[in-house]
Amino acid sequence: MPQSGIDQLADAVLRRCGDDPFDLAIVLGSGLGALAAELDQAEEFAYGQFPCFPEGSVAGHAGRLVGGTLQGWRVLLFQGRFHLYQGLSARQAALPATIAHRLGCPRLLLTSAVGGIEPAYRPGDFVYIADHINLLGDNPLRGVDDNPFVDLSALYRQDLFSGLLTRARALGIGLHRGVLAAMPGPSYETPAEIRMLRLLGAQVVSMSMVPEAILAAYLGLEVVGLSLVANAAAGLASQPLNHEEVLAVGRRGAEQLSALARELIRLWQQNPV
Ligand SMILES: O=P(O)(O)O[C@@H]1C[C@H](O)[C@@H](CO)O1
Ligand code: HPA
Repeated sequence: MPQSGIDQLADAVLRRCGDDPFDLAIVLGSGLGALAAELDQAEEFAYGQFPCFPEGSVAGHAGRLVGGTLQGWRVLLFQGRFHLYQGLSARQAALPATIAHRLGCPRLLLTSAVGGIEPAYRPGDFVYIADHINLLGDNPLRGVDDNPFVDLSALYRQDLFSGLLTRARALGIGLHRGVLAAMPGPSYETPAEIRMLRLLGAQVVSMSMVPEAILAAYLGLEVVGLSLVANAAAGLASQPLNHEEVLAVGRRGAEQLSALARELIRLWQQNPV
C-alpha cells in the first residue's frame, strides 16, 4: 500500500525506537489524547515534520505519533486521526493503519468519540464496537488492484469483550457493545438521520474509525474498536451538539480509557490468535 513519505517516517521511528516490530498501534479519538502520557520510553514524532501526513488538524487531536512501551508491549500511538470531512479520501483517512502495518504492528486499537443513539448509553459510557455500517460514501480499498474483496464478517475482534466488561464493572465504568454507523460529517446528524440510523441497527454514530478498520482488515491486522459516548445523538440531546462538549467529555473519560486500554492489552496478551 504505497503512500509517499511513509518510508521516511518509518526510518525515523525505527532509528529512535529500535527496530523490533511493534505489538500494537492505537489511534486516539477526539479529546482522548491523554493515554500518550502513559507510554514509557516515549519518542514523539510531530505529524507536521513528515510529508506522508495530510496537512491540517482537528481540535482535540495533537498531531503526533508516539512510540513507546505500555505494559511490556511496544506501542505506536497516533495522537490525532484523519477524517473525510477534512477533504480527504477514505484511503487517506486510513493512514494510521497503513503506517501501523509498515512498522510491523499485528494489532490495531481504534478509539473515538461517538454520539449515543441508544438512549441507555449515557455520555461518559464506553462502547466496544461489535460491527459497523459504512455510510461514508467511500472505502479505503477503492482503487486497490490486489485482491480488494476482503471479508469483513469478523472485522472487530469480539472475544476480548467479556473480560473487559468484568474489569469495567469492577471499576464502575459503563461499557456496552454496539454497532457503529459512520457518517461523513462534519455537521452533526439531523434527528431524522438519527432515527434512520436507529432503524438500521446502529447504537452509536461517528465520523471516523471505519476507514482505518477496513484497511487494517485488508492488511491482516486484528482490530478492536472502543468508543466513548461523548453526547446523546441529535434529537436525543437536551442541548445543541458541539465539538467543545465532545472534547470535554473526552478529557473526563481519558483516565477510564487508560484503565480499559491496559486491561485490553492484558487480555490480548493472554489470548493470542
Ligand atoms: O476523531 P473522532 O472520531 O473521535 O472525533 C469525533 C468525530 C468528529 O471528529 C468530532 C465531532 O465532535 O468528534
Ligand atoms: N455524531 C457523529 N460523530 C460524533 C458525534 C455525533 O453525535 N459525537 C462525537 N462524534
